[in-house]
This record gives sequence, structure tokens and C-alpha cells, in this order.
Amino acid sequence: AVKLGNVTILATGGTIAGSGATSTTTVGYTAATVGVQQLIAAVPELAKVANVKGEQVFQIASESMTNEHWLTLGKRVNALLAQNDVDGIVITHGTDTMEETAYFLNLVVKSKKPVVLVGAMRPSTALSADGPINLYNAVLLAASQEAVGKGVMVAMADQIHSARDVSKTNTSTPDAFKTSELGMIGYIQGNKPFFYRVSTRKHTTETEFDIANLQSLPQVDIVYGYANMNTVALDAFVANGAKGIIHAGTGDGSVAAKVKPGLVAARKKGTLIVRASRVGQGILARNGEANDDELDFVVSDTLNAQKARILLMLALTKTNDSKAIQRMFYTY
Ligand SMILES: NC(=O)C[C@H](N)C(=O)O
Repeated sequence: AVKLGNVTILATGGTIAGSGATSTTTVGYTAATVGVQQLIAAVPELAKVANVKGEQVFQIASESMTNEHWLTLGKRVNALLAQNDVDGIVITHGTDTMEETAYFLNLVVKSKKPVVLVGAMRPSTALSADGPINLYNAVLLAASQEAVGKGVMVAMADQIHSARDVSKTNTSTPDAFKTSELGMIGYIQGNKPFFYRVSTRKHTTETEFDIANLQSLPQVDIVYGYANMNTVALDAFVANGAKGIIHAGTGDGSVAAKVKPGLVAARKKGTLIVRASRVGQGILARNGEANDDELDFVVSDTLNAQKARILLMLALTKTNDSKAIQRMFYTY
């Protein structure tokens, strides 16, 4: 008989644990109502691919995820993976901020063992609920040798995505998760993972970040760019004590003439400024739409604004030096 791996499922809530009034309720349902033991019981097939244990870490919709939740989750993941009797971890999670939690863990997990985030676009009570098959795939992936050393992954709709590059790209369809241009890293088919590529960026055991002694993360906020942009949000975030601002600019991170003086003033006062883009694909060119060398701004490379926020928070736990932080944006 094949020896099965030991996988711990850390449940945090989301639609995968959601329930609706009827079997055709796919919007207007309640997230985070079903407990982890019930999620496991709904998929008896899990026992064929791993020895599964469940732990309820939170029970929330993922739009309410906070930095504090991330620190708690990251510490729990590291503690479990340090145990010899844990081979991999699956985190059930709401899909709205799944890409953020995945990228945070990709930067702070201190193990090569697989960590897989999974969710559902349809509540557990729906016709063709996607939660059970997604959970099954995530558990078999977390128990597999092939997944070791691949960094934190997202398993949705029979696809494997790397945490750094995946995004939720649809409000409601089951195929919402995509790694649009850089490409997903594999498939799960016929009870097996198949990998085709990996990211060249450093992750997990290769990063310089350590959350073991952190109780909080620095305040970093996102300012969204648009025509006729108002300066009020930026000014309010800075007045509120933001240590960093992600400017999710138009196009290649361009900054409206009206907004630029506020960013420059904030930087002079010590706030780190990262130029990112609202576009969703492509490299944010350094010294392109702004003279970053002269203004002492950082660029996000290919990270979207919500992921740039996570890297900047962790970077600020190590340094305030913009050059060192720019290096991190080209490394992770
Ligand atoms: N599909 C979902 O999981 C959406 C839900 N609002 C959540 O992120 O928790």
C-alpha cells in the first residue's frame, strides 16, 4: 500500500464554506457558515489521497481579511510545517483576497513543503458547487512530491497557479482565477498534478522576511488612478500615518499632474511611494512615466497594486531604504 501524506486543512471561511437559501442561489448567499469538519465530511474521497486533519483558524469572508489575520495564519502555517508529521497545508479561503493571502504566505513561509490555497465561486449548497472538487484537488496537490519547493500555490478549477502572479479576474464564474500573461504553472487531472513552468522569483525559504516576532505590519494604503483624479484620498492616507503608498496609476503608472505634488511631498516626509498600475499586465518601467531616481520612488515591476502593498509592508519591516526596497521588488 502507498503511504499517504499528512495534510492539514486550515479553514478561514469564504464562499467555499458558504450556504444559500436554495440550490440555485449563487449570489446573495452567506459566506463562512460551514465548519471545517463539515467541509471534510462532504468529500470522503479526500481519505484516498491524504491523511487529513482540519483546523478552523477563522470563519470570515475574505474581503474582511486583515494584516493581523495574515500574521496569525502565517505563524500557524510555519508552526505546522515545522512538524515532522505534517507534509503539506491546504488553506480554504474566500476568493476575493485569496491572491493577497497567497502572496503574503509566499513571502513568509519558511518551508519547502506545499502550501495550497483553495476556495469556491459557488456556495456549498449550490448546484455544481465547485468547492468539493477544488478541495479534493488542493489536498492531492498538497500531498504530492511534485509540489514540494514550488512556493505557495492557488488551486482552482483544475489549474495550479503560483501565488505571485495569479489574480481573480471575474466577479462570479468558476474559472475566475487566471495567471493571464505569465501563465499558470500546471493542471490537476486524473488525480495527479502536472507542472509545466515555475516562476523565476524567489519565495518561501529564499526570502529575507520573518514574521515570527511581528505583532503588526506597517500601514500601507493604495491610491487608485483615474481621469479627474482627486487628491483627497492620498492626503488623508498620509495624514493618517501611512508608511507607504501604492499609487495604482493609469497605464504604465502615470501620475496625474494634480496628484504628483502630493506624492513628492509625502516622499519628502518619509513615506515610501511605489508606482504600480491599474492595468493588470506588464512591467512598470522605472524612470518611465515619472523620474523615479530623482523623486526617490520605487516601481512595482509586474506586481498589481494589492500585491505591491504586501511586499512593501514586509519590506518596511526590514528597511526604509528605497534602493533596498526596489531591489526586493525585482527579487520577489
Ligand atoms: N467566492 C468567494 O469566496 C467570495 C467571498 N466574498 C469571499 O471572498 O469570501
